Amino acid sequence: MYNPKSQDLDREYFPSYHTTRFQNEPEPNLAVVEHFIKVTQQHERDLTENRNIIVENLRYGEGRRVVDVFSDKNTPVHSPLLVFVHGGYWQMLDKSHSCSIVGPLVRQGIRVAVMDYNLCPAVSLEKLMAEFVRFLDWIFRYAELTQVMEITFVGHSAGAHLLSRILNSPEVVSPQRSQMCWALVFMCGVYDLRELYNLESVNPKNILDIDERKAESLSPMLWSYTDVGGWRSTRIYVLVAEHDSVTFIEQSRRFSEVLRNAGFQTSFKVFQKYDHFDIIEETAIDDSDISRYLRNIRNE
Ligand SMILES: N[C@@H](CC(=O)c1ccccc1NC=O)C(=O)O
Repeated sequence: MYNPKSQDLDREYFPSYHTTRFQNEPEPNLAVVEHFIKVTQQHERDLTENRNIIVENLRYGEGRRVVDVFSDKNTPVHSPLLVFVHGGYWQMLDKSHSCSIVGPLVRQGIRVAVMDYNLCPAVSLEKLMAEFVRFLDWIFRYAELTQVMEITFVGHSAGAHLLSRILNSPEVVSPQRSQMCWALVFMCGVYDLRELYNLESVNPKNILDIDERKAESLSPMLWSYTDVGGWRSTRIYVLVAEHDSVTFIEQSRRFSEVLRNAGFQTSFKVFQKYDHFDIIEETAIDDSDISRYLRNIRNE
């Protein structure tokens, strides 16, 4: 139990119930998600309508497996690359909700990749994770071909869960490749699926296709991390929002402890004032707390 005081796991695992915004709306939880979708899609439109922005539309596999890479004419050839993995409980959202983070970073000379992935139930969560490993192989190859010298990965919510696979994929992430990783940023993620997999709210009709055994094997909190050596120079940031549920905050805290105990250079931070959604929305604003934090990661 991540929140022993809670009687209502569905609530603990539904981030929208924990916002403190939209309290005048009849259903603040619906309003916050609706707002998130609207704002993030507007960020995508702002970006694609901006004539200074250059977009490469790339494909790493069949179906929804596409990547957009953003830069502008001032982006240095050997610029760092930041890769963003969106959330949505592995069953919703796409790259059109993933562009908030792009503008401020491109203005800093960073190339930014936002990726789509096949969603459940078109694929099982197990298959989705396997496809994510193929994506990692693809993006490292892209970096090698384009002579990117360093990569930072950022995952939000279910995207942070997917991203954790990078720490446990020696078949594609060689020590050389892990040394290219400047930082890994895990935002508001879930790392232990044992409580959520049989919640109808999170996993309706078992669209994730998981049972108890898979819930364990797909939980990064429970993995043993043996190939830590190549990650010595990578900084790992586990972030969560103040207005996430106690369960989400505790999952992040405990995941950061698991990683630190395994030998990774890990820090943990609860971002004050933010909820699960505006922590992403505000990545679009150059001088927001979250944008400044992400910028500092680069400059440290
Ligand atoms: N239906 C969920 C939505 C949700 O979980 C979510 C929405 C946007 C981005 C991330 C999310 N959660 C985890 O991946 C909720 O109302 O909290």
